[in-house]
Amino acid sequence: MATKEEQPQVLENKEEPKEDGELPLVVVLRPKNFNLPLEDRLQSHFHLLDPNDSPDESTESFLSHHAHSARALLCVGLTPLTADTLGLLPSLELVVGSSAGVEHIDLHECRRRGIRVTGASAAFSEDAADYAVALLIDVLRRISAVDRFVRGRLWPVKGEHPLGFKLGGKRVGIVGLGNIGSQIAKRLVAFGCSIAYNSRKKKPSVPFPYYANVWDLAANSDVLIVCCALTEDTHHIINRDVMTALGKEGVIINIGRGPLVDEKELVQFLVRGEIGGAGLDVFENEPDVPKELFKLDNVVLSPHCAVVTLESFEALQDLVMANLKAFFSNKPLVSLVQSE
Ligand SMILES: O=CC(=O)O
Repeated sequence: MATKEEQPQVLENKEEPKEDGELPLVVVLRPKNFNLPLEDRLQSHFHLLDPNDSPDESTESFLSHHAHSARALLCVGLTPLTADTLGLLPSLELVVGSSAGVEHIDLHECRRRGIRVTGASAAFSEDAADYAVALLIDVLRRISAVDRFVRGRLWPVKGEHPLGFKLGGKRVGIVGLGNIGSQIAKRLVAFGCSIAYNSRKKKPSVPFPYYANVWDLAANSDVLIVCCALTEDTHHIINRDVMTALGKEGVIINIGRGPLVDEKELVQFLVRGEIGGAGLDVFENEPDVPKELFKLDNVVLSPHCAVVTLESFEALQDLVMANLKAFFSNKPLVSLVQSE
């Protein structure tokens, strides 16, 4: 996940809509059939160049013919933004991302070209953190499992529902203490958990114990919550050795990205009972979910929706507008992920 520490300071919208001819150009890259909820707001301030509006032309041809002078691009969702696509946009100076994770954007190429990139983790962090805690409580207290028990008419005649585990007192290791990880820590401290973390660097202002190595963090935790950015360094950061160190009672919650966890290994550990449970909002090959997990009551499965609330989407729209307006009026960007 992106590691911007600040909360967004959304600029007030005091500008009057301008005539289309004068509006700054903004390229929009979005999945086909994905309508932008903020299209009207954007259109009153920017001239949008959207390849999906020219279905007879390829994206490449559209960008080369119409977007040569565009200085800003809005990348919607997880649409890949590759060096080749960036190469079609010689005047580009800003990429506005609309997701917390920005691994789909070629950050190396952006850095090389001096293109600044903004992300959405500031708009999403509270909801993502709530969801991580919800998954953890669900795994420990078996809420989804007992819901199935009730719906299956197994209550009260056909046996006991499974015994859960207490959240308070658990040692929680957070992998990635950015915006989202910090919000998770804040919530779990209130539940009486102890927190430790791993991230690229120790954070001087953070009171929790730091482990430079995820294996050491796992060996000293009951729960691992994975919410770091997906990079070459963090791919499969939760591997077989880390799962072994976490141990038989250990729980893994992943709200980051599927490939942060070696999913094949995780499935084996869960099936063999070598780990206590898992709460998974993300998977290695979405939307495919390993079928072995469907029958495990100590596993909670979720369709990559940790950040999805009405409020977070409203905050995202404000953040996107604020970044674009700041850029075109030479003000500091609101949620910079990477500067030039
Ligand atoms: O997964 C969601 C996001 O990165 O915003």
